[in-house]
Amino acid sequence: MSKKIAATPPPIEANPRPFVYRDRLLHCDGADLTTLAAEHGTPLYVYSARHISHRLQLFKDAFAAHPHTICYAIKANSSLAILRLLAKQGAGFDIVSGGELERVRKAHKPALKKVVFSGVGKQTWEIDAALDADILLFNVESEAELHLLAARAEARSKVARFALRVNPDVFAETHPYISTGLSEHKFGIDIKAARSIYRSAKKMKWLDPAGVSVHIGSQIRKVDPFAAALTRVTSLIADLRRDGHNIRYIDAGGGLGIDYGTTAFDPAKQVAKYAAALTKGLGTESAHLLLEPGRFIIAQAGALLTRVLYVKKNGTKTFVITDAGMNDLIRPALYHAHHEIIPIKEPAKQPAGKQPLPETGENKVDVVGPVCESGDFFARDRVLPPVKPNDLLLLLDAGAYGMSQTSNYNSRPRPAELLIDGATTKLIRRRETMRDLLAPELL
Ligand SMILES: Cc1ncc(COP(=O)(O)O)c(C=O)c1O
Ligand SMILES: N[C@@H](CCCC[NH3+])C(=O)O
Repeated sequence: MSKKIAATPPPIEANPRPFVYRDRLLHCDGADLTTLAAEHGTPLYVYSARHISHRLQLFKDAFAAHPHTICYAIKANSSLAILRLLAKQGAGFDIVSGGELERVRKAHKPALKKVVFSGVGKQTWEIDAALDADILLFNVESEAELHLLAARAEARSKVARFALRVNPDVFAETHPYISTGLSEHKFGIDIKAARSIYRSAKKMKWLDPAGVSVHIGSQIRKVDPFAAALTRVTSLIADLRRDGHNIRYIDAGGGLGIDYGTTAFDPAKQVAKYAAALTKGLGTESAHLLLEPGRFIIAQAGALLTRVLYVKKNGTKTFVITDAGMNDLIRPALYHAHHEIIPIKEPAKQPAGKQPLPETGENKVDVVGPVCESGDFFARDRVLPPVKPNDLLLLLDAGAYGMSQTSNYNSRPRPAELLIDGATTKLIRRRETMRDLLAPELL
């Protein structure tokens, strides 16, 4: 289902997000969000195709000097329409499950050739499916997995290209739940042990040691840890090449962060800094570079639209209760993540020195969902303009790890997703119904 939009959006460089006020109402690339909420209901995810493509292009431009493939990390947002959009612009994919492999197959089959497969717990059927699909590279995370890969490749008389995902023991400043590059983390293989594992892999006929991979975590804003990790990887690659391995790929992983706040953020500068750091880490070692960005591509292109159900006071607190809950966007509950929340109607400018807040009556509010947990919040003690029931709010930067981390907790149906693509609005996923909710149960 798609619909034409009349208005033209402002130039993309003006705002790292596609959401702007026009005639005092919020728009996404020319589409008015009030109308979209009325037509499609809330909660509703809205994405801008233009902004997604723009971010991919920024990555391509920043790495133009290196032979590279951008393998978008599907886990950030696995909507088929978004995968198709990226694949048509040349992207490959980083997958972590058989399910994500099937998504690539369904979205754009030729892109299977540009798939890298990461993850510490690959199962036999997933390895088999990836071998049959002839993916580009297995990022192997343990010796046991390497042996399983060798056995499955042999059973199919098929060569498996692999990279060991090494754990470089590099600290990346981010939330502890999404930091992955320290030796205490479950990810990868100790970089010191890698050389001897490559040596033994050389004896296995159906394995092709084609690369080395690393991924140190997510939402990393400073680029030095990326350079440090890659320096360790390239020193290993020099050793491996001396040992006679034909290493053609360096997979530098993903993890480049964005600004979830309101400080000036220039994505082009950020990715250029990132590219410079990786180039520094590469030194004189060259190989085809694989990059696995997720959040940087999709986070700011998307937002979650929700309607206020109730405003109430408990003690000194004022609660704004929305129709979206932690099952629709879990990042604040899980990581205490900050998402800007803006009203769909542009707040009237308050006269200096006055604070008329008739609806909420308080400057600071907690924005919470309907789920039966106190952890079900989107913001605590947040200063918001006056808010009343039926108002619409937009939770910004929810394009990454938003929809892909939704659940049916409290038996709540998952929201719909809209893609604003040029002059059209496309419903890319319909809202779940009660029938969808009950479908898998065998009674
Ligand atoms: C192996 C791997 N690659 C890529 C990514 C994407 O990370 P981000 O969305 O931070 O770019 C992740 C998630 O952290 C990951 O685990
Ligand atoms: N889910 C996390 C990112 C996880 C990255 C996965 N490797 C977030 O919302 O920030």
